[in-house]
Amino acid sequence: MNLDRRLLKLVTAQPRPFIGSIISGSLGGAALVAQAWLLCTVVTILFLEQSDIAAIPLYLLLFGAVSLLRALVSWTAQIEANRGTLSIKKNLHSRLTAVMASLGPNYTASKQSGQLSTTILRGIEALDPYFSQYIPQLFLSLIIPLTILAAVIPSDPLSGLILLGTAPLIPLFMILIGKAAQNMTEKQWKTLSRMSGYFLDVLQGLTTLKLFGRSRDRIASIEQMSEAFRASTMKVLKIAFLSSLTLELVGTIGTAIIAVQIGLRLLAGALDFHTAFFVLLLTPDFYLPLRQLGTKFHAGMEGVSAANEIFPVLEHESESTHPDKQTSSPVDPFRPISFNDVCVRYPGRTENALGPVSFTIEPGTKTAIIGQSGAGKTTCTQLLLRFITPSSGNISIGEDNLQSIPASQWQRHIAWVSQQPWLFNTSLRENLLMARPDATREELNAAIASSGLTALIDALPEGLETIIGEQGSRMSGGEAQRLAIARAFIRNAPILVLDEPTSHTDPHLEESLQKSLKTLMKGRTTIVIAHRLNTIMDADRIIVLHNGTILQEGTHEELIGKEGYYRTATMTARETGI
Ligand SMILES: Nc1ncnc2c1ncn2[C@@H]1O[C@H](COP(=O)(O)OP(=O)(O)OP(=O)(O)O)[C@@H](O)[C@H]1O
Repeated sequence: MNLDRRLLKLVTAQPRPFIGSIISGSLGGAALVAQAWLLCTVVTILFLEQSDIAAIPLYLLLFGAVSLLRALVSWTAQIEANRGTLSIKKNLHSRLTAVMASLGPNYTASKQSGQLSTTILRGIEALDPYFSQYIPQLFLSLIIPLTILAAVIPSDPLSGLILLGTAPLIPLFMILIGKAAQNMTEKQWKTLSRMSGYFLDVLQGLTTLKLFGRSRDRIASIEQMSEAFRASTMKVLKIAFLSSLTLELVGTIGTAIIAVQIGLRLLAGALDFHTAFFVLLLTPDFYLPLRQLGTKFHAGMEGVSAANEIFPVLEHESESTHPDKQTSSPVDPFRPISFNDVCVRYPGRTENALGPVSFTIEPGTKTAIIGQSGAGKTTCTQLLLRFITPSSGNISIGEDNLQSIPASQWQRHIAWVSQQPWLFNTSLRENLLMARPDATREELNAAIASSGLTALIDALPEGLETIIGEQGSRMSGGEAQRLAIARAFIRNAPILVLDEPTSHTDPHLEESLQKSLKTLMKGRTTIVIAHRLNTIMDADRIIVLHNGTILQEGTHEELIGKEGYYRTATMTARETGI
């Protein structure tokens, strides 16, 4: 019956609007019975008992009042259901975004972005008809037939028995059809998610696809996926139509049986006109809510399929925040940061990406981490940024375990400049202020000057208000790097993590960026992933990583004096000029 325990829990967490909706719907059921009774009475008086004709205006007045009440309660029922649904959607939306924000980029990177956005946006939207229509209808399809039965059985037990005997056929068919349809709805949902992910992937990689001449292949794959989606949607729709047809059939046959037996008994004089008309009027309304439930059955299935996508993401809620284990007292970031036997093993990997490693970063110093590709450098910075957690061992700041500090509180003390800074499709000003929205105009201007962006901004007709395009598409690589450095100046955090931002730039630009970075690093604890060895000679400590473990560590002078990776790499760099 598409009753998902996880979804029902959302209803019971804020039951008031739904209870309001169900009470209003039940009042509507009672009003329906009263309407039928009044109508029958008026018709009976008009045609058969004209001696009571004086009472007709009163009955008509009552009929009008009951009709008004019925309209009012159905409107209230819908409003209340919508209110409850909106609040559930809002709650789910913020829970999902909070989970993703707190699990960080490592979680979102492990999923297809299109798939995630389908889960968040379409998934939550799919729950709208589930809560606003399916759930209230489910209750109404129980309450209204019971109310009608309660009115019919005392007047005409035989008709009551027929109604009672045919009604369960509708939910029975619904369950049987629903079992077959659920798998198909889930398949349809998965195809849509996959298609969204694939489509976004193609859009983002369009330049690469064009250059490799592969865009047509991808378009063909999208067409294939769309076709698969069309086919699975048609299957679901076929089942939905089949279920509607079956339910209509049961309703129609039930109504016909009642009509025939009432007609025969009326002709034989075994039933009075008022009762016969009353039962006949109520019979279609007896089946109506059950038939309506059939038409909303698809909404119910979609809701359960959406829940199957949404709840696995929400399961991470408990991992993303540990309020009980975390202290929220202010953190002093200007203390030694120690990696103590830290190991990291990514899910699905058999080997550690890092560790065990132990080292200490003294406050106010510059630590460079170098090593071949895949050595574990980025993993170290991800740990520091609290995007991932050690599989074993721990990182401490002074006396405190880093894990005991809420991630958001810790991240406030860090500025991060990566090789490919993420720029948003908004103005330059907004992109800069993302680092610290309350930065003053003077701080903003100083950051722009220190990162060498003044000339660029002065040359733009709209200056800081210029929209820079998706992922900064209207900026050059060097300008994007400057913007990232300017953000770090604005952030003004005591800890600076640099995934060497100048490694892919030309020597002239590199020199200029290095100058800005030097100013930025002053007085801060800096951890830099270095790709060009000439930029780290002045580091207080150089850590050489190899296959996740520390191969060498020391200052440039210490390391250059010893045989090993650092000396060989430095010599090669000098020879090749890299
Ligand atoms: N999210 C992830 N899931 C699974 N494995 C990962 C993930 N991120 C990194 N790895 C693996 O962990 C190891 C270390 O990766 P890491 O990115 O830390 O290396 P790196 O030294 O920064 O490399 P590079 O210089 O090429 O950026 C690699 O073998 C990599 O394949």
